[in-house]
Amino acid sequence: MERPCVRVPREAGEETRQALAEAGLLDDEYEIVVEDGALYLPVTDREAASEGYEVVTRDVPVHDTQQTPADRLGFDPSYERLGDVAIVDEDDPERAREIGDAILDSDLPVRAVIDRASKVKGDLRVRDWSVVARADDGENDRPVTETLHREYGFEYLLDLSQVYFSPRLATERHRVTEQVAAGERAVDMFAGVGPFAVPMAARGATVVGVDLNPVAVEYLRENARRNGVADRVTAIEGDVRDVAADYADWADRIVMNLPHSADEFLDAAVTLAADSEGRRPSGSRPKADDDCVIHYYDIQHEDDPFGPGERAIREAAAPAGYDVDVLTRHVVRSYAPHELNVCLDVRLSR
Ligand SMILES: C[S@@+](CC[C@H](N)C(=O)[O-])C[C@H]1O[C@@H](n2cnc3c(N)ncnc32)[C@H](O)[C@@H]1O
Repeated sequence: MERPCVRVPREAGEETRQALAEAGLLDDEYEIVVEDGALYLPVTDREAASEGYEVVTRDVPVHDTQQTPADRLGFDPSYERLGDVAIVDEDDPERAREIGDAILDSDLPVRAVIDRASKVKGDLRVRDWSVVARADDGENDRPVTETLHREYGFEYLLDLSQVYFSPRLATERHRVTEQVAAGERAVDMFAGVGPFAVPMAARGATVVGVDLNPVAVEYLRENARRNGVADRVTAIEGDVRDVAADYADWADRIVMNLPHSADEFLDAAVTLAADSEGRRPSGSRPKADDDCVIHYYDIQHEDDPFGPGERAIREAAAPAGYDVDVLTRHVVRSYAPHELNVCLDVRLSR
């Protein structure tokens, strides 16, 4: 079957296989192929894999021993996996159920199949789901939408019906969190269940993660514990605009992953970096310097995806006397026709 595959020299095979598996990108329905000194590793997400690797399309055999959803359906259905939950996006409930049953009947380690029932909505960015197939009869206490997802070697427990989470941002989160150095102080202004906060803390940063959603904050605490970084993550429930003054003049790094409305939170970000009166939380050491790096996510038209964000950041930073250097202008993914999800990495300094 034709599948997107990462092509690497044979010597880099095992290292790449592990990295792709940790990122949740290895497609274990298909076999890895060796040919002419190269290894072809089937992947689940071409776009995410092409961030770090060469991706080609080629024929790869289905694992002999594995029964796949396509075996029963006669076509290859489109779905995503998050832990032991499979996610489909079907308009026709009959077709969704047929695909759901085929996924459960296959050899995939899937416990439930759910279908997107609404767009992501409201401040909490949560969507509705309908359950189209489930392996258990619902007698245990665990919500059918709760799952344990692995990403770059970390594990996240989360309930998709109560919190925002997108596995498609794994490579982007890795790009950002790899920049963190031990000893930094980082604020994740919209932390969700912790996929930025936990890896930043694992690199030795002291992290404050804020979220409006109380359920997400509970999962953030749980995920910090599960990944052994609870001592370096402070999880705070609330509107980050109300929390910012408590951490004024504190942050070396800030993540702003609320792409539709991040501009409304730039004043709070500048307060966290260094407010104009230079206040700091009592007992906290002064920053080594006045610099702060901000990772600012935005969704804009493809004609000028970075301009509006850059202008908004400069406008917010000027009253505090900051110069703004743009370190990276990065397209994360296309969001809708002619709209891009982008990230600006900027350094504020004065
Ligand atoms: C797009 S999600 C990002 C979550 C996380 N960073 C991730 O990558 O999975 C945005 C998060 O911001 C939270 N949020 C929205 N408005 C907020 C506010 N005013 N203060 C703090 N958090 C907020 C939502 O509850 C949601 O969890």
